[in-house]
Amino acid sequence: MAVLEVEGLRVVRDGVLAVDDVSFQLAAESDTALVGPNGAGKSSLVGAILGLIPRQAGEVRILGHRLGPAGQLPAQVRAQLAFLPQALPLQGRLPLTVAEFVGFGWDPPGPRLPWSGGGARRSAVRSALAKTGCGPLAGRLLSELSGGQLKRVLLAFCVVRPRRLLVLDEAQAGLDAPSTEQFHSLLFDLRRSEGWTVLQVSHDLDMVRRSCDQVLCLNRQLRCSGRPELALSRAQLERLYDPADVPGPPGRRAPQGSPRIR
Ligand SMILES: Nc1ncnc2c1ncn2[C@@H]1O[C@H](COP(=O)(O)OP(=O)(O)OP(=O)(O)O)[C@@H](O)[C@H]1O
Repeated sequence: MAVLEVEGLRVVRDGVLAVDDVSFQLAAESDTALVGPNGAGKSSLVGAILGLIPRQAGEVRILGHRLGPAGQLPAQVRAQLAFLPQALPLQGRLPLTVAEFVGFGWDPPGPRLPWSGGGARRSAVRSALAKTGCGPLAGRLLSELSGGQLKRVLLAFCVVRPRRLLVLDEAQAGLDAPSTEQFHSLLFDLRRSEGWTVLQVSHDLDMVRRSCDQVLCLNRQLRCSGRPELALSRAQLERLYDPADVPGPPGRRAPQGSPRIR
């Protein structure tokens, strides 16, 4: 069974058709990159898949369960998802230590007795911090972390209990080259050891070529998909990032910020 199935997805934001009739599936334990120019609808697609943004048409099934119109999923399915956004806006606003924050990742969705699972929770947090090299950060406040440390802590949050689907929206944004490399190598290792299925929005085509199994090329519609060596061929990229190729109603802004095509 596919971990994620998307069929005929359509998302309109502020009157702009952001995602148009997109269909694809993610096989278990695959690593898929979602690429495309700025404004191509990548974050809108990911937001709709997670039920964070309403969809106007289409079906999303996660682990065989249909996502409700307002993003509803059974709690046991939600418990198996994790999302790493570009930034964590709460970082400087919550006086939480790293260990306390990672503990929230262990808590199952729904009400829970405050004293239940204490020992198991503590040991899961310790193990998650160790797996991600965050042990020395356990007592630090989130607000004291550098961008690279915070990204590792977010991976600890994901790995603190078993999950099936991990969605990342430019999770490496703002990191320098060595930190980006470290983040991706940790993600790659954890994906293998934890059996995660990964969907990651990225502008880093070199990383996508090196580590992903499948690529979805989006410019409002799915323009092509397949293994990186085919989907990221020079000809496909020139079509995907062609500034003249701006689908949609008049007034839709032209995508910009194309990566260097090699
Ligand atoms: N919060 C919002 N409200 C209304 N429209 C939005 C919002 N966010 C994005 N849009 C519009 O939706 C369309 C798709 O944007 P989206 O952010 O999904 O693209 P993207 O491919 O993720 O871009 P980027 O690579 O720049 O992050 C764009 O036309 C954008 O202006």
